[in-house]
Amino acid sequence: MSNRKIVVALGGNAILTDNPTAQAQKDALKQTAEFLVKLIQNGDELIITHGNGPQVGNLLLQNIAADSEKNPAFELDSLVAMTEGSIGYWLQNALQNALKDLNIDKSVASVVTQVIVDKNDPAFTNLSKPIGPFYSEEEAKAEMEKSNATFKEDAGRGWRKVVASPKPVGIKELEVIRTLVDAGHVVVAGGGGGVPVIEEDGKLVGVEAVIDKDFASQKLAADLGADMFIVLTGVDYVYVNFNKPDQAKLEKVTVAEMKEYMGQDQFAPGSMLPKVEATIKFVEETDNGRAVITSLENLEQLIESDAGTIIEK
Ligand SMILES: Nc1ncnc2c1ncn2[C@@H]1O[C@H](COP(=O)(O)OP(=O)(O)O)[C@@H](O)[C@H]1O
Ligand SMILES: NC(=O)OP(=O)(O)O
Repeated sequence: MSNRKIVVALGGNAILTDNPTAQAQKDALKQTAEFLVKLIQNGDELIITHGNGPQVGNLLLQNIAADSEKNPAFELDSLVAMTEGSIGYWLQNALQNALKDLNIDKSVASVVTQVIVDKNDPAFTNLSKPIGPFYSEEEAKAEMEKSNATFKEDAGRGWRKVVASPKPVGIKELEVIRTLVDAGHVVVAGGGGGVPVIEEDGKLVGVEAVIDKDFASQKLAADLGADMFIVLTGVDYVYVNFNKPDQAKLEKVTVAEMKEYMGQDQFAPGSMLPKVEATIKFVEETDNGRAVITSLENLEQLIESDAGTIIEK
C-alpha cells in the first residue's frame, strides 16, 4: 500500500467521446471511475481535476439558442461553474458507486473552485482556448461573419470557437481542498480549469475566460505539495515525431530533455504542448515531484511499475 498524494487530470476522452448526451458522459465517467479507484485501492490520496472544453462550448451554444429576452445567455464564468458542477456530480456519483463495489468506505466531494487570474494577462486579447464542437473551415468562417466570435484551427482536428485562457495565479479554495484531502476524502477540484476570477478592490470578480485545465491542475498539484501529477489523455505516451513513420515514444525523460524537444516543436500547441509545459512546471516547482502523461488504460500498469511518459528532474 502506498500513501502518495496524487493529482490526476482527466482529458477529454475520459468524459466525452462522440456522444454529447448527459447519459453518454455519465457512462464514460463510470468506466473512468473504475480505473481511478484502483489508485484509491492502492492507498493513494486522490485529487481529480478534469477538462470542460467541449461541455462549456456546448452549454454556451444552448444558452445562445434560447430566447435572449426571456432567458438571456450566461457569461463564461457562470457557464464554467455550471460545467464544473455537472461534471463534478457525474464523477462523484461514478466514483462513489465504484468505491462501494470495492467495499471502500470513502466519501467523494467536488469543490466548485475559483481560480484567480491576472486581469492584465495578454490572453484576454489573444484568444486561444478552443471550446465546443468542431467545424469545417467554411462553417467557421460563416460563423465569424455572423457574430463577433473568433474561430481557429485546433491542432489539425478542425475549427473551433476560441476564448481567452489566462494562466492560473492562485486557487481560492486551496485550503478547503487540502482539509478535505487530509481528512481522507476523495476530492474533485479545479474542474474545467476552475472558474476564472480577477481581484478588484479586494473583491473576486468572475471574468469571461476558460482556464486550461492542465495549467490549473499543475497549480493545484504544486500548491498541495503532491507527490505525483498524472495527466491522462488519449495516448499511452508522448512521442517525438508524432504521427510520422519514425515516431518514438518517450519513457523516462528529464525536464532538460523535454525542454529540448519543446524547442524542436515536437508537441502540438493546444493539445500536447500545454500538458508538457504543465508537467515540466510541476517537476520544477516541487522537490521530488514526478509527473506522468499517459492514458487511462495505462493507469493500472503505472500503479504496478512505470508506464507512460515519466518526467523527472
Ligand atoms: N508529440 C505528441 N505525442 C503524443 N500525442 C500528441 C503529440 N502531439 C499531439 N498529440 C495529440 O495530443 C492529444 C492530447 O491532446 P488533447 O486531446 O487536446 O487533450 P485532452 O486529453 O486533455 O483532451 C493526444 O491524444 C494526441 O492525439
Ligand atoms: N478547461 C480545459 O482545459 O478543458 P479541456 O481540457 O476539455 O479543453
